[in-house]
Amino acid sequence: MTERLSVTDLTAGYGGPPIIEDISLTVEPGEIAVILGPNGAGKSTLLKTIFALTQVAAGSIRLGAKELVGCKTSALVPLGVSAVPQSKNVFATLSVEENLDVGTYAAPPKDKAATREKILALFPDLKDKLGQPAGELSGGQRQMVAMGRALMSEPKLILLDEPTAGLSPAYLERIFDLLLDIRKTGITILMVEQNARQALQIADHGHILVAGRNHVSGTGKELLADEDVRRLFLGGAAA
Ligand SMILES: Nc1ncnc2c1ncn2[C@@H]1O[C@H](COP(=O)(O)OP(=O)(O)OP(=O)(O)O)[C@@H](O)[C@H]1O
Repeated sequence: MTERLSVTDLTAGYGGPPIIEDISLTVEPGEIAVILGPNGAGKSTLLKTIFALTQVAAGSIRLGAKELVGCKTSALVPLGVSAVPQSKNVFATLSVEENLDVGTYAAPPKDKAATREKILALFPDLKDKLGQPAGELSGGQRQMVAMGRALMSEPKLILLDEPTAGLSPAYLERIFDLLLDIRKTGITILMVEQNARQALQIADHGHILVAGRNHVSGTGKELLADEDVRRLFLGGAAA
């Protein structure tokens, strides 16, 4: 059972001046929402704030009826929130299987073997690599391990920071397809992505941040069709 994510008037930072200010957005259950914007706009800070890794000065973050502001990260995982950071997101010396196991520590699934089977069905590339150190895999495969680990706690909401960063075009397509497969399982996805045009093609909604504030929001289709959005954020005319 997934629940709506509601961020309301959220202001947060790292102890100095706020990095994000008065951010509001909602992500409906089972949707893919993408956060876009220029470098330094505060996109990663917003994800980190939802995952309780910054200092909140004002506002609220709700998953369903539950207020998340004030919860520690370790308490968020059992509440159904999981996250994949942008870099260093696998334990390089641990095997793929051990990496997946790490995802169960904060919120053990009811049936770990069954959950792992479901995840390996999503990421069949990992099936014959379970015993291999994650550090020996390709960038795309490592991203799959990181996503698989985040899914092992059976989250309602998964936060992904640039899941296609540094990947080849072929892997980029694979990761976007995988996000659609994950969405089909009912999990809500909120992600930051640099490949803005492709992300909007699979996203239900997009939110563009500029200088830490909401700039424009809309459905993926609306943002792709908006001339100003295309010119300023998508590198010009439609492909
Ligand atoms: N741990 C930190 N401590 C202090 N300031 C930080 C920290 N992390 C990020 N910042 C600052 O917050 C601002 C926003 O950074 P953030 O990484 O959220 O932007 P972004 O939109 O994700 O950028 P990019 O697209 O380049 O990844 C930047 O000015 C950055 O220097």
